Amino acid sequence: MAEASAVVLPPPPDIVRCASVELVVTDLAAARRFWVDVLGLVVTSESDDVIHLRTFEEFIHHNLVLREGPVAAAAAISYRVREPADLDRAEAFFAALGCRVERRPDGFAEGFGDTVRVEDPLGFPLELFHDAEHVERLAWAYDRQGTAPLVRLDHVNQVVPHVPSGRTYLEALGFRVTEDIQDADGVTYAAWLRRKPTVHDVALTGGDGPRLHHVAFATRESHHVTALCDRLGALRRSDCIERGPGRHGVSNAFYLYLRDPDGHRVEIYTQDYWTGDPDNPVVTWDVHDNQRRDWWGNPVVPSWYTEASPVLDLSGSVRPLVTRHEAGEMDVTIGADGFSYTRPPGGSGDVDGAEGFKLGTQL
Ligand SMILES: O=C1C=CC(S(=O)(=O)O)=CC1(O)O
Ligand SMILES: [Fe+2]
Repeated sequence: MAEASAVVLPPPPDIVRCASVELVVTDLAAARRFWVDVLGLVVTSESDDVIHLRTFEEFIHHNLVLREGPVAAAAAISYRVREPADLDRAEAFFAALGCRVERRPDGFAEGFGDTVRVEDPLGFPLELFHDAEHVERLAWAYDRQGTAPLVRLDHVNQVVPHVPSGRTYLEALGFRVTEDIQDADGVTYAAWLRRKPTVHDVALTGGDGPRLHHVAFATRESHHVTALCDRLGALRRSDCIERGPGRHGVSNAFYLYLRDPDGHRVEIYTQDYWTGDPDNPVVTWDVHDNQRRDWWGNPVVPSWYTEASPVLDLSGSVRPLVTRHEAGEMDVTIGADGFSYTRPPGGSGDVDGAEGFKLGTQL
């Protein structure tokens, strides 16, 4: 497979947004109880082995496919493109990169039309589509919206061994970086890239990959996130809370991370910011800034750095992992952020110039 920076590429498809994810789950009934009964996603259609779900502001057929299978994994990450001709562009673009490309005029999933599926340069099962069945948009159906209405799919987060080469490929595909995490030696630990005018459609987290770190659904307000935590407590399902609730440094969003019965991670996310101006400034965080991942300085639990879902190739086999050779974020911040600074060294901290470290016993 060619490096995106090493070949002259044809014009990329015009990607509008990240629109759907297909997850393989080992117990469809248990997954339904989590994604529908607890989180409140709307069932567009369901059968014995597959459920198509959507969010309340969505008008195309689905934002999430749960398909029962033997191994929990991510089977597709789907982006909507602007026009049908973008599928021809997608075929040519990924063929020029030497990727495995398949196209189905009737789609790979119910409710989507002509679709191109690719084993992309990062090893992820990428799906590009335009035509999609329109279904009822339930944005005003407040009588059906529960504790924390999930209103749209916001982004995916992908674990990759080398973030800079992932950034180069995605920039060739038309994405733009909005934020990243680096160290003084220029190692990049994570990056956030967008097509839609918010912080990201896709984030790259450095680690052994390809793996899907999470899919994120947006809710409207931060109080919906805390209300979901209260609901999980009442349901005695607080064990599915992995990280948060909290306020991110990167993205400035309010967040909560949950794990579904198969361990697939989902983020409930709200209130990031506009990035649609052509001169939107990139925000770069120091990996030792303890407020980068949680603005209040709360530590990141180790499993958030180490665990993620495997991904499938176009034949349905689990992709083998490529090892990350650069430093790992959890390593360089000594455990789960317990010893990074809150005030930059020699910075303008308002407390006797001290760098500021967490007190007490940290994770
Ligand atoms: O969506 C996100 C926004 C910010 C962060 S971070 O933990 O603040 O870096 C993680 C995240 O990628 O899930
Ligand atoms: Fe996220």
